[in-house]
Amino acid sequence: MLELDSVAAGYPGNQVLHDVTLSVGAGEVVALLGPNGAGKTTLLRAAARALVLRDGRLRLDGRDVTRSSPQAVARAGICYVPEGRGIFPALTVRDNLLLFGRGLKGNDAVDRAVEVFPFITHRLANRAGDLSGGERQMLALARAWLTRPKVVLLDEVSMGLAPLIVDDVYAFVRRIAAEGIALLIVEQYVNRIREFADRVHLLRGGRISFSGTADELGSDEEILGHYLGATLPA
Ligand SMILES: Nc1ncnc2c1ncn2[C@@H]1O[C@H](COP(=O)(O)OP(=O)(O)OP(=O)(O)O)[C@@H](O)[C@H]1O
Repeated sequence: MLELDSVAAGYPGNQVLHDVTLSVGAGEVVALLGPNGAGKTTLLRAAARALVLRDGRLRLDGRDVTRSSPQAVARAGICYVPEGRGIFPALTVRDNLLLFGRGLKGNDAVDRAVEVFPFITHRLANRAGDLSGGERQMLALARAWLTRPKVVLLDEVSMGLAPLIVDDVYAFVRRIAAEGIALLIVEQYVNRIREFADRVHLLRGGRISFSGTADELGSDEEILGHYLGATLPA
């Protein structure tokens, strides 16, 4: 489904990603883990083509989209939900849904969102910026799903949310994965990764330093060792 092949990307004067190769299949949840500044957000932005790739290839369903515009990549089915959630705070919840659900008829966008997150029905007239952090995350997920994506890129999906809300968020992640959507998720909570991710990549200094299943990640001490770039003594 989504493939990054030897990708190099970054910002003017700061190449962040080096030779990053990974793939996410239909219905698969792949987690990205790594210390602050490792390049996790940059990797998601490269996968959404929000950054120009300096080297390497980006493919969706085998089609090369390395040089496609971010809009074309979004239309092709790659949906990026940034850490700030990517919604319009000054617009009402209803208008956010209608905006992202363009192409859906009448109230279909609202109905689909309410079906997955029932609380939305009571918040339609509220400004999105007035929602709680958890509600904003759910609105962002609902609007991502409205676009009928093939791939969803989620940054820091559970950051700052209460554990019960994170449960709801991950129940939704599981649901859309079961529908065949490919998910690439930046997540700091290793326990959530163990619970939900089919595969994990650990980024350090813009390079992948570990790839494997959540079980293969090992103990928390071993993960810390990956973070520090050293094997800790037993
Ligand atoms: N817009 C930007 N312009 C220039 N450099 C940037 C920009 N955004 C990020 N960087 C730099 O790129 C590097 C990787 O940042 P990135 O946000 O991808 O890391 P991260 O792993 O997501 O970190 P965090 O866990 O703190 O969000 C850092 O050195 C950061 O300072």
